[in-house]
Amino acid sequence: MPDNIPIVDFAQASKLPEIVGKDLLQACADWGFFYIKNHPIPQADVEGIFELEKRFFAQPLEVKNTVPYFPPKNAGYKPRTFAGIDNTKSDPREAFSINKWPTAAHTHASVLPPVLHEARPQIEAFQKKVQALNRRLLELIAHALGLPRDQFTACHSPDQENFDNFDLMHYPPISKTEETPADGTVYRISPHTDWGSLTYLFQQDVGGLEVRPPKYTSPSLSLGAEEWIPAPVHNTMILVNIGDMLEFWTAGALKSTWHRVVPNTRLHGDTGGIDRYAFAYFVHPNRDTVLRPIEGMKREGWVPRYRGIGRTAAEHIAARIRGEDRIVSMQIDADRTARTVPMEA
Ligand SMILES: O=C(O)CCC(=O)C(=O)O
Ligand SMILES: [Fe+2]
Repeated sequence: MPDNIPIVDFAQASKLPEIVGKDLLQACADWGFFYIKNHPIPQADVEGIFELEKRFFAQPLEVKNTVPYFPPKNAGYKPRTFAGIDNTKSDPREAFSINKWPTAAHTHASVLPPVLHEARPQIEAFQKKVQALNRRLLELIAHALGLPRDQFTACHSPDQENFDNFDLMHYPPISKTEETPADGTVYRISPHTDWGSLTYLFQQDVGGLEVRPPKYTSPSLSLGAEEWIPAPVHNTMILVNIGDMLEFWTAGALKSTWHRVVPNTRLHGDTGGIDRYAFAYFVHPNRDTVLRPIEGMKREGWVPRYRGIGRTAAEHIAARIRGEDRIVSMQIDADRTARTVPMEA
């Protein structure tokens, strides 16, 4: 198993799908995280979204908050003061979550704050490009698993409303003092696994994301005893990770890996903190998709983290938005309990 998050070259995905599928499967099984290089999303489009989110977040709080976070849709603006799901602390970041627009009617109907409102065509085009790439990845992974090619795409219909989320994220600079409060370390996002099927993360220049290496096989965390490895920034690559639902369907053959974002002075030196911008497209299945391991998938030794089995994706997401249903108790060293209570994001 490689020591670092694998890089999968997508250039040959059409000509040599078997090879690329095998590489993807290996990366999903070993790490649950991988970069894709030579992917089909033009770099100018990626940079366009970074430019858009920088303009959006530069606005006054009251402007951004004209469309506040609305839990039933898991969408809207979450200010920096937004309480984490555990309700004990907030992660020092702001984000705007946009639901999937399956039809032109959804695109027009969605209520957006200034700057994003005018950028609807750009956002819609970008969503569609990620969705198209996602369909190719889901087919390649299904085939590499020995399943019908449409095993996963059949329950990821582009024309249905679901919990897909396009998240714009801003991690404002935090001072050295804020970064190391007397009672412990803060995270920019506390350790969590992603809720859906797959996540496509776009980073630019500034890092901070860390991944829990796969050698730690326990489904729960022991923070003091584990090392986390930084996920380096590759501006032209997409960082993809497996979410809980793909882990459910494959009974753990594909890993939904723990990750977190740490303050960036740890990675970029004592600069007093730098703004970090990132954005991600969180892919979810259709709402009525049942979470149950697919016939024949490996089950041995797999411990699901959440009580999702047998429920629909919609029921499962509703429970996670409410912060319920963790099965595995968190084994956090006593000295860190007060500082960081892991949350789901
Ligand atoms: O900002 C990042 O690098 C990761 C964000 C993340 O893990 C999340 O929003 O679920
Ligand atoms: Fe995440």
